[in-house]
Amino acid sequence: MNRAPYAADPAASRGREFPEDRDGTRGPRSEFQRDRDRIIHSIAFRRLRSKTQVFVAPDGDHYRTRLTHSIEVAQIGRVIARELGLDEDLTEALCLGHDIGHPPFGHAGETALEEAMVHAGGYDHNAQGIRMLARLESNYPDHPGLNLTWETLEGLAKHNGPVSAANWALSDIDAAYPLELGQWPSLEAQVAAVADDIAYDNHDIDDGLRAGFLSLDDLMEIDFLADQFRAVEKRFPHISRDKQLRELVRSQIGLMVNDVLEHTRKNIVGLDTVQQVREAGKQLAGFSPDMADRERMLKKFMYQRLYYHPEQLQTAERARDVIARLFVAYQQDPTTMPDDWLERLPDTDPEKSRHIADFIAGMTDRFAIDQCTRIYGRAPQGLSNV
Ligand SMILES: Nc1nc2c(ncn2[C@H]2C[C@H](O)[C@@H](COP(=O)(O)OP(=O)(O)OP(=O)(O)O)O2)c(=O)[nH]1
Repeated sequence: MNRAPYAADPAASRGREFPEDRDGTRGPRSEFQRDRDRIIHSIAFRRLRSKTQVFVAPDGDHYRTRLTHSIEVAQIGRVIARELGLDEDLTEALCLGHDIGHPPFGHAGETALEEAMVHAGGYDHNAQGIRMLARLESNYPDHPGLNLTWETLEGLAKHNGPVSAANWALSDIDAAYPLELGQWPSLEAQVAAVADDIAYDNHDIDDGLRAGFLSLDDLMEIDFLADQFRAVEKRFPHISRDKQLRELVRSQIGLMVNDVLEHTRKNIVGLDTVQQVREAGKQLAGFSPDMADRERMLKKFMYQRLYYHPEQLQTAERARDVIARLFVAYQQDPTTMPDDWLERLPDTDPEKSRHIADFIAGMTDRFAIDQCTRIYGRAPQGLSNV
């Protein structure tokens, strides 16, 4: 690996929250490789396979789930990291771990948990991801969570930029292991954030077309997509429309990646250390202003046409109802929880509600529906495909 001076260096890691003594079992991996591998082997990561990205319980096998999305983010993140001389393993760990705190049913589930937790400290998926990885996952003999390095926790907490230290989930971990929450994170974390945008901006077009919620005519309303589609048609006049659309998505990913590389390279000229990255006081890795404008326009379009499509809103309403009803059921009759969760249930709020939110947030879509069906005696309407 050709490491740039501003890259995060696993040999200079600030270490792990809990000292580890595993003589003879360490092998050849760097600290960041080990973090990536711990995430891949975690239960929380495996559960992403049955968590909603955009479509709840889609009929086809080809739609993205949170798991396939995370893998696509990691692919894009690694390409950018390698080109910039950053640590690919740390970038990959952050890309693979960035969505682990999503509850069942994506944003609909998150809205329901935000509402349920309004008097108990709130809920957000980024903070929950840290909580899952640093506290709730319990597969190791000598520490809670995965005991990830400071750099990985920092990157997961702040990949979208500085966050408030008052945040309910981060304050606990930050108190034990300060993450410098008010500063920008490493370039590896900033790359993971922009790779997330590049991945979902484009794969959601692909899935929206697949679902029939978007059409070529819709896409042609966006000038830069129309320009690109005409270029694709010119290059590949004889292939099917379907293949031309796939090529459009592919070329759009390439354009965005190249834009990030060019813009970021300009921003990091003269930087010699990762500490300078953190102290720069601004985002360094990301889209150029032009591409950022286009990307905002694309997101606005996707909200109007796909994410808030009437069918999606109806499904989201049903999914929110499942999460809200589960929360009420566990509050009113905790014996409906499995024994291992019941045994650890605190008596009073806000800890009691937080424990219930932890349980629900870790569920897959399928498990949430099963639990709701078991507790209320019938399957929730319109979600039985899960
Ligand atoms: N169906 C549906 N999907 C949504 C909605 N809002 C966002 N999405 C989808 C679009 C993307 O595939 C994905 C983006 O949300 P994420 O939470 O993964 O990324 P975001 O950039 O909001 O936050 P993050 O960087 O992960 O902290 O979720 C919505 O209201 N309905």
